[in-house]
Amino acid sequence: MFAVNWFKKARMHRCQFGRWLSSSRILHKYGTVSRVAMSYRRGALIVLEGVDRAGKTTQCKKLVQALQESGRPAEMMRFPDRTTKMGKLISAYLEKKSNLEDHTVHLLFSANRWELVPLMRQKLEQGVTLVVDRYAFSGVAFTSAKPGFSLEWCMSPDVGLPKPDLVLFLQLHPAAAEQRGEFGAERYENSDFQKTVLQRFEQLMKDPSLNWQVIDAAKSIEDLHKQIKTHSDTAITTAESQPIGELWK
Ligand SMILES: Nc1ncnc2c1ncn2[C@@H]1O[C@H](COP(=O)(O)OP(=O)(O)OP(=O)(O)O)[C@@H](O)[C@H]1O
Ligand SMILES: Cc1cn([C@H]2C[C@H](O)[C@@H](COP(=O)(O)O)O2)c(=O)[nH]c1=O
Repeated sequence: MFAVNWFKKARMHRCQFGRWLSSSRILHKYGTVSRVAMSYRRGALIVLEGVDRAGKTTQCKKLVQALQESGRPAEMMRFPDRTTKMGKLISAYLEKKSNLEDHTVHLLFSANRWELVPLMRQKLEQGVTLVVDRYAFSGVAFTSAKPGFSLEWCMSPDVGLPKPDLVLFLQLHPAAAEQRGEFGAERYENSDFQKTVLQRFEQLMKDPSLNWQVIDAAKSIEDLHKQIKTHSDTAITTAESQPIGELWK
């Protein structure tokens, strides 16, 4: 009985040690519990999307905190990740400190995701749920809002990225977003451009191969959090028994 509980605990914590157990001699000795320890469970990839100032960062932080408090390993990531070499080029562009040709900056945003894929996969496989503030959908929505860019062209560099198990779209009218803190400082923060971005997001949301959930971002921070937590708990449970998918493949 002690051994059974101990193995169950190892599985619950989804640590790397659980992986080691599945191939170790211990399991051969305790044959009856081997199936418990061998059913290794991955973390979920949860993405929050929306126009600028929709409340994504606020909700990502709250979700990670709530998951951690409930005993689930969870970490936050954000794109662009402005800390890498590529991220620094992107950040200077967004802050209007430098100019980049539109195709070039689109590919840089995508490369900034690809450079973090090995780390993302490692975390997911270790059982860590990743809560991601923007992903390839922002990449496509923002670039395709510029003249002369098709959705298809914009999607192509991100084909094959780890596929999110859940995409939470925080829906907010750009006029309402504009009223929120510090709107207007960065390159894309103007209401007309954001309206086109919203239309592009709406086109992307028609894709039935992804688990899109639309959330009314005009609600209070706490109300939004409750809804987001419920969707996330379901997605985490579903993802546990599935392999990591590939985006747009
Ligand atoms: N539900 C909400 N109701 C009212 N204000 C909110 C809500 N959620 C966030 N805010 C406020 O709106 C501002 C933007 O929030 P936040 O940084 O979370 O948005 P964001 O979508 O991550 O923005 P960006 O895309 O520009 O980085 C902040 O001042 C935040 O406190
Ligand atoms: C990931 C990604 C983002 N963008 C745009 C969207 C925003 O205007 C900024 C990032 O701002 P944040 O406050 O750091 O979220 O960049 C984009 O154009 N392409 C992308 O791939």
